[in-house]
Amino acid sequence: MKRPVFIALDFPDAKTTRLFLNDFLKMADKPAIKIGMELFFAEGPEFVRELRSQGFTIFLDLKLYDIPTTVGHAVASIAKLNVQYLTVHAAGGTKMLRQAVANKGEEMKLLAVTQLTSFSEAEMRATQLTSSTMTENVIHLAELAYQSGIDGTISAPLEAGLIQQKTNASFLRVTPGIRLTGDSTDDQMRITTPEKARELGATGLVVGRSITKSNDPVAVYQRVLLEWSN
Ligand SMILES: O=C(O)c1cc(=O)[nH]c(=O)n1[C@@H]1O[C@H](COP(=O)(O)O)[C@@H](O)[C@H]1O
Repeated sequence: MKRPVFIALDFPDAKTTRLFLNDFLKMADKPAIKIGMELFFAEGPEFVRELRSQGFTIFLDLKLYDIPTTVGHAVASIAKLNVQYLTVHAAGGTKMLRQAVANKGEEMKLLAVTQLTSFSEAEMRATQLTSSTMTENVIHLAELAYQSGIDGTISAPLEAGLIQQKTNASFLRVTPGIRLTGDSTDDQMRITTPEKARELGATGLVVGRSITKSNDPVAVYQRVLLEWSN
């Protein structure tokens, strides 16, 4: 999958998720899906295996952040699920990131979360006791991840172009914080449209509520794909 659009399946249980995916299952080109903490903690690895066996490309978004040994062992366990993408926090530092890379196996790509798209610059500064700008901070974490052998970053689209300049063209730049024009921003602070994300240099999108909360998720997904690929 070259420039994936991941649908964030932020649902409480397998039943709701299966119902939502019904129409997508019929598609010849099945969407890539993101399983986050809410669904994974409710249903566990077995449900991941079920969705994997249905042919979905899977991004397991567990945002690992712990001491290097613990993260390394967790990544080794997750690699057995044969998912294609997994998140870790870049802030875990070089040793943790390298340990994750060492244990990920051949197939799985690791994406490092830089600064959450729900953070404004002011909140980031207050929380992390830093005087750096959001851009400086994101670029620093992206470079750390790149130098540690990570496959790509999660950042807001606004930072994707600069990340490309500081890394290389094949370093993945996956961006949540995506909204179609007119959508509610919810808890996101750094958002853009799929089209703008493409112009800014994103290589992949994560889209949740714009699709999952709409009355016609397949139609909205297709609209996202169109804006993204035009
Ligand atoms: O790692 C992520 O996917 C992630 C990182 C980040 O900085 N911001 C962010 O929103 N996400 C995830 O992307 C999805 C965004 O969902 P929506 O805001 O509904 O489109 C959620 O599943 C978040 O967990």
